[in-house]
Amino acid sequence: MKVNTMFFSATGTTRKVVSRIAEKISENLEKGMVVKSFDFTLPNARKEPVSFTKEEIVVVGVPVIAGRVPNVLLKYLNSIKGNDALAIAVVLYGNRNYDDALIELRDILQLNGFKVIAGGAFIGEHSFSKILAKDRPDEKDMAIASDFADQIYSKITAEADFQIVNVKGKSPYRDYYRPKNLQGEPVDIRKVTPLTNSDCNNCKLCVSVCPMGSIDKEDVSRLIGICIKCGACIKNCPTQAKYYDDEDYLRHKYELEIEFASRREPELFL
Ligand SMILES: Cc1cc2nc3c(=O)[nH]c(=O)nc-3n(C[C@H](O)[C@H](O)[C@H](O)COP(=O)(O)O)c2cc1C
Repeated sequence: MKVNTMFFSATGTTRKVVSRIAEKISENLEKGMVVKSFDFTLPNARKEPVSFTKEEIVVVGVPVIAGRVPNVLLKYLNSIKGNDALAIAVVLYGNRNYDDALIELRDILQLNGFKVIAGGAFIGEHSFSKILAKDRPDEKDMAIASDFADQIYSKITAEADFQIVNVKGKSPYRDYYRPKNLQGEPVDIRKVTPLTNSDCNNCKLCVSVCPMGSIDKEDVSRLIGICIKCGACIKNCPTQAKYYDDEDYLRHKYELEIEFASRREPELFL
């Protein structure tokens, strides 16, 4: 069997976990076998149609956005053809909660012709923060990812007929999680966009890492598309020139950092 990864990963945490799982499964199957990667973080990659065969295993990962699969990815995810390939559904979340993201990803994959045999929810440094789940996935998380891969390998070699894996989450899925203001009323931060300070040296790295292709190449302080607040431009900027000043966004970030500070651990489903 051939092993593949498919992932969207604006700040690299999803890529890290998905790659480890796939590499370890592949190593167990056959030493030296190369894992094929489909990184669909950038807009151009989401223009390519992708399909698999029943001789393939695909480790598919997305970050959790508002407790769900990022809605900007739904169209693309629904265009992938499983053709009975085995799939492992993986979500990365920033230590708040993954709510219904894992069950939603599992269902999307199953509906598109994959046999979803395992699922995992892992923790990654929160896109909004440099302190919430800082530097995760860490060594302990990566060791859990390796063990998870070993268990998946055992399942693949022991079973011939696969049932869809049970994972945590509610169906029908709950609504997208919404931050609240000081008065406890839900706020909409979807329209919030990053600003650029005078430390910007116009290197244009932000243009090349924006998963929505939304930063204007001619004027990097201008947005020409939507911002999903994925953190790619903020965390990759070599001069820390990108930032948010929206009051509701900053309050939400602060609240997350305080309220969800205690460490959560990965959850695995097989
Ligand atoms: C708009 C947005 C909403 C998010 N919502 C959640 C959430 O509901 N729960 C959570 O724990 N983390 C949430 N996160 C954090 C990411 O899921 C987390 O940081 C993930 O590790 C990022 O993956 P990446 O490094 O592959 O981009 C959110 C991030 C963004 C950008």
